[in-house]
Amino acid sequence: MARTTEDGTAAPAEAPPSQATPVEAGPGRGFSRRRLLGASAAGLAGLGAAAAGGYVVADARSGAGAGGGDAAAAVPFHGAHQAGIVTPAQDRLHFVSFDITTTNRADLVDLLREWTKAAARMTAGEAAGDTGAVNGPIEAPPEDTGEALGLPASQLTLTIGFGPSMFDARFGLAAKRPPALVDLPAFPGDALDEARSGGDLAIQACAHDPQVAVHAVRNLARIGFGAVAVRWSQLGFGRTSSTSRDQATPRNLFGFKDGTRNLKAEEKTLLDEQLWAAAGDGAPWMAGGSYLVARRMRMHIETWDRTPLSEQQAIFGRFKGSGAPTTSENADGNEFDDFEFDTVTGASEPVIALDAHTRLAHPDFNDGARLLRRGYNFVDGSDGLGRLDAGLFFLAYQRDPRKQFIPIQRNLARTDAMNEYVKHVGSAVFACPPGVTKDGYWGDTLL
Ligand SMILES: C=CC1=C(C)c2cc3[nH]c(cc4nc(cc5[nH]c(cc1n2)c(C)c5CCC(=O)O)C(CCC(=O)O)=C4C)c(C)c3C=C
Ligand SMILES: [Fe+2]
Repeated sequence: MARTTEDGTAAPAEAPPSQATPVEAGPGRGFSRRRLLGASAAGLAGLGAAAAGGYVVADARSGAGAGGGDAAAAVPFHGAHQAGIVTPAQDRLHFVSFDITTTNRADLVDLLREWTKAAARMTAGEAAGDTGAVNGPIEAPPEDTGEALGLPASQLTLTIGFGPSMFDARFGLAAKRPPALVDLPAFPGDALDEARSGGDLAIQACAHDPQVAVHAVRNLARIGFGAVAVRWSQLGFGRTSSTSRDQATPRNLFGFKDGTRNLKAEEKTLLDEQLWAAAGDGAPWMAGGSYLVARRMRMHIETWDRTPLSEQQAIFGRFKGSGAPTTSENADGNEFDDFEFDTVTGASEPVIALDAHTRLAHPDFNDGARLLRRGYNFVDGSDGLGRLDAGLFFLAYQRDPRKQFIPIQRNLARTDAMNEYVKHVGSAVFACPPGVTKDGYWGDTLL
């Protein structure tokens, strides 16, 4: 990794030569992470060895190099939809939910403008502010915290969402609350912790490098000081879904392929039907946006690990190795085979059990409802009782939670065989506005 000295030049340290190319700080612009990347990328062209050695984030299991493109590259920030929804899911997550502490609408608009500028810069691989970490006045706190100096954009995406509580009396937004932005109902078995739930605003930071995602959230929180306070946050270390057909299907902490039948970026007609809010949906400012449900789901992995393979497979109606439905010809079948829910065993029992997770979540049993899942594995240490505090941070985007997440979760909460092994401990819902134009800011269609 290249580092910079106080005058903004890269110090070689233990970095490979390609990453150590000195980069000058431009007049008035300070240190640019992107320019360093440009120099590094040129060096890398002749340095297959560095990549082969794994210096560039190149996890074969992640989106990078397996359909996610160049793991170091930048994802465009501006566009019709926010990045970070259908963008091929990166391998790392830092999700943060904020309470708004100001009651002044103008302050909120200022914050969103400032955040948008910083987000556009950081997703391009640049420092959060113009003068960066080391080129501002020595008497002032730097405009960037510095831990991403020398790191490439790493496909960082930053996606903002507004919680139901933002539409209370404080900012005069009540009349603009989208009908689809409902408070989620209580589901049987919920064990929600208020301290890990809700929030006025949320930011999803995804990247192929955890340091880049954490850096982005940290800088947005720093910029928001005095206007917002972090309510809760969650780190995720391995994507549990593919959002593009080019990506290999990853595995969750139960060891199963997850995301096989996810909505994918290439399914444009389905995305318009199931993912993107439309002007006629009751909140014209949300057209091109989407609704995000976040659930922190603790997984009792120690109990799971003592469960026979046959039972594990019955819970998902899929073979653990290949991910194929258990109605496929054999265990080495294709994960993309269709389920045959009517197939019965010799004893006239359905092969895909009536309480199998995939049957209960399937569109055939949910009025055609689909989700774009974008969750991550987490392990947050242990719980003091000899168990890992591990699970899945479930993230699902959709056009209308009333027709999608809520009915599906009602189905699952009632009879899902997986319930014995999971507990919902955190919950939140957010309206994620459409993408930002070059002159616009996050939420400008609302505010
Ligand atoms: C309310 C929605 C869902 C929650 C909550 C949920 C939690 C959850 N799921 C798994 C593991 C798997 N889920 C799979 C498929 C699947 N899950 C949901 C919805 C929720 N899951 C849907 C809509 C689907 C797709 C159904 C279909 O169309 O067939 C699978 C199978 C592979 C796949 O298709 O993705 C697995 C495995 C866990 C571990 C979990 C919470 C801890
Ligand atoms: Fe699922």
